[in-house]
Amino acid sequence: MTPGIRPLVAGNWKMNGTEASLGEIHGIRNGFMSGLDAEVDALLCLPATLITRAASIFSGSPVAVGGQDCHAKASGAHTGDIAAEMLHDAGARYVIVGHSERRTDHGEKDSDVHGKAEAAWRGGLTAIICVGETDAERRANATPDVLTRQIGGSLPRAAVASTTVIAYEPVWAIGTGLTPTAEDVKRAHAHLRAELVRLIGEEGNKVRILYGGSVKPSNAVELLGVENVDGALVGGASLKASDFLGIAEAYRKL
Ligand SMILES: O=C[C@H](O)COP(=O)(O)O
Repeated sequence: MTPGIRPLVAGNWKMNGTEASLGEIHGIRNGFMSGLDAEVDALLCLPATLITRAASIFSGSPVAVGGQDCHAKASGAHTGDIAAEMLHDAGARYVIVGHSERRTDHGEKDSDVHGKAEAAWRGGLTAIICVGETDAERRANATPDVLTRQIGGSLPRAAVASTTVIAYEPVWAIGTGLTPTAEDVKRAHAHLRAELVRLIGEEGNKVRILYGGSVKPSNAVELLGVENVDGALVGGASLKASDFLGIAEAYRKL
């Protein structure tokens, strides 16, 4: 946690969810309507097919909706892509950019992520910029260098805290059940905080830095209580309302 920064618990459904999953979205809405919103901001980043329906379910609730990627351009001949403006039109207010699965599956580079973050702002969205080292990089003790390179290349210098979130996601911790130690998370987030301040000045002290990678209700208190951890980006455990709410409930104990 960071004094003065309101935490954000964000879910990322990745390529999961159909009409049959709308019950979980209702469950998340009801959970946050029953007082959890006093502790934490909430967000669900959904496949594009569910954004409009989820925005309607979350209407009047404290839960925001986000997309999982956007194109750098506002429109054009880009089959299969989606613009930030289109996500906003569908009801999204956030978008994830540079998730490691996009970097791996689609060869996205830091310069691409930089363009997508600017596109997010142009479209009226908050950009969640993802960074994180692979297992090989961790074993080579290269984590600080990787984070410096990724944030330096991905973060536009015009970033402001109201529309920028950083997510630290060690690639080896995503979907594996493995997590770094609290001490490792503390070191990585302190490094990212220092880089943010170096890159954008005092504003960097106000930007939320989320931790992502195998966050569950059982480890949420330990991970979310770490200095400079301002929330979570949750994959698998966000698919079930009870698990996602269980993670957010950690803030009642911190
Ligand atoms: O965006 C979310 C992350 O990739 C974490 O996924 P996970 O919670 O399934 O490990």
